[in-house]
Amino acid sequence: MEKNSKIYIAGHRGLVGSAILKNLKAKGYENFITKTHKQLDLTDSQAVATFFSQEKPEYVFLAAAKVGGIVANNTYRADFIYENLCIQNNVIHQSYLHGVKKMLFLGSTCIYPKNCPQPMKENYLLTDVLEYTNEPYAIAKIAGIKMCESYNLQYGTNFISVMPTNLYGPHDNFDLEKSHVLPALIRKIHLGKALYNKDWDSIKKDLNTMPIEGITGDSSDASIIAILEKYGIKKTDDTIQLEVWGSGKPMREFLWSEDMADACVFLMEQRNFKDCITHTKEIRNTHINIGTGIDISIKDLANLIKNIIGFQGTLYFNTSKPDGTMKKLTDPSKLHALGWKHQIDLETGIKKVYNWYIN
Ligand SMILES: NC(=O)C1=CN([C@@H]2O[C@H](COP(=O)(O)OP(=O)(O)OC[C@H]3O[C@@H](n4cnc5c(N)ncnc54)[C@H](OP(=O)(O)O)[C@@H]3O)[C@@H](O)[C@H]2O)C=CC1
Ligand SMILES: C[C@H]1O[C@H](OP(=O)(O)OP(=O)(O)OC[C@H]2O[C@@H](n3cnc4c(=O)[nH]c(N)nc43)[C@H](O)[C@@H]2O)[C@@H](O)[C@@H](O)C1=O
Repeated sequence: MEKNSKIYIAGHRGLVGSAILKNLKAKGYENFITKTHKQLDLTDSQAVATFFSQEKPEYVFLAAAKVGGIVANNTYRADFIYENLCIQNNVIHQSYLHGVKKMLFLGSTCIYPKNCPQPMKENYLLTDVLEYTNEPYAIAKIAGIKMCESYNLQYGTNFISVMPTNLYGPHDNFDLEKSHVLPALIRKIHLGKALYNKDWDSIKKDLNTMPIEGITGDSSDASIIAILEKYGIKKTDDTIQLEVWGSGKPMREFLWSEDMADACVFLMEQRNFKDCITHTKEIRNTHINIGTGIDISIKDLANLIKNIIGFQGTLYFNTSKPDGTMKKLTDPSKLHALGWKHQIDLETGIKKVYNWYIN
């Protein structure tokens, strides 16, 4: 990529897309195309075709997708497979038709089998059955990998697919029902601490920024307490009890979103990196893992966030909520061999994102 190359970042307001835009700007790139979901619905094939023929981007980062945590994936199964297939079909196909020089597609580590050997290497793709809770989303992501691979093989395109582990950082989704575990626990524990300390200003500020089911900071104290209880933040006579979904035993690996963005830009800048496009029937180099290679149990994650935020109430585990995959740790050695490694450790990242959240 040249500093004045025309770069389209699909999903530039999201967790990853916003970090990619920030990273590119910091590295001196200056010619961007961005469209919000409202301005360009990427599920609309005609609108995407018109957009590509008018704008003619040279490089594309595909960071737009229907994204959510375990319960959202499990509940809105049709939306997750339909919208993700549409978005990626449209963007990948138009990138081919309009001669995009290089395109990066974001998948996810949920493409690997539910009981995958650990740590997960790239070539474990399609070796066993998937985890049920996010199977539709994972199948859409696998289709995206296979589209990039197939267009590279048939048409000689330069499309690369990256498989990030669980991500977190600024501009994440902090919805208590639909988000991923790390932002959900940050918000729950922040609200739990404020309730414990009777810090109504913090609770009201939070609810005015992100109302829950129509409850804002201006609602009555009783309705605020009732809505928080519904989302697992329970006030008892002497403490606050916070719900953590599942058994607490699943292991997860977390990567700071700005590290993730740096890895994406690093891969787009590799002129001689052919690993994703030199696959054959025998060598299945279709994609590359992006992770830290370090994981933590959900119980330990919850306690780490509790200690960082300084919450003095108690945590309890609700086993009626799904655990999902018990372990999904990436093997990032392929990326390390290219010369990239993450910078931000989990504790530092949680402190940074909590600081971003409260401000
Ligand atoms: N978050 C995570 O832990 C992980 C994410 N990933 C993958 O990384 C990528 C980015 O995820 P993340 O940043 O977390 O997601 P976010 O939900 O934070 O952002 C998604 C972005 O996609 C845009 N978008 C969604 N639907 C459409 C549509 N129909 N048309 C146009 N734009 C749309 C949104 O636009 P707008 O802002 O305008 O609404 C938003 O900017 C995704 O491919 C995801 O699958 C992979 C592994 C883990
Ligand atoms: C990135 C990846 O993310 C999704 O997979 P996931 O890792 O299972 O998602 P998650 O972050 O929502 O949960 C991780 C673990 O944490 C537990 N957990 C505890 N308490 C809360 C909680 O309050 N909220 C959430 N969401 N989970 C909680 C939860 O029960 C689970 O055991 C995919 O669907 C798909 O989107 C994908 O690719």
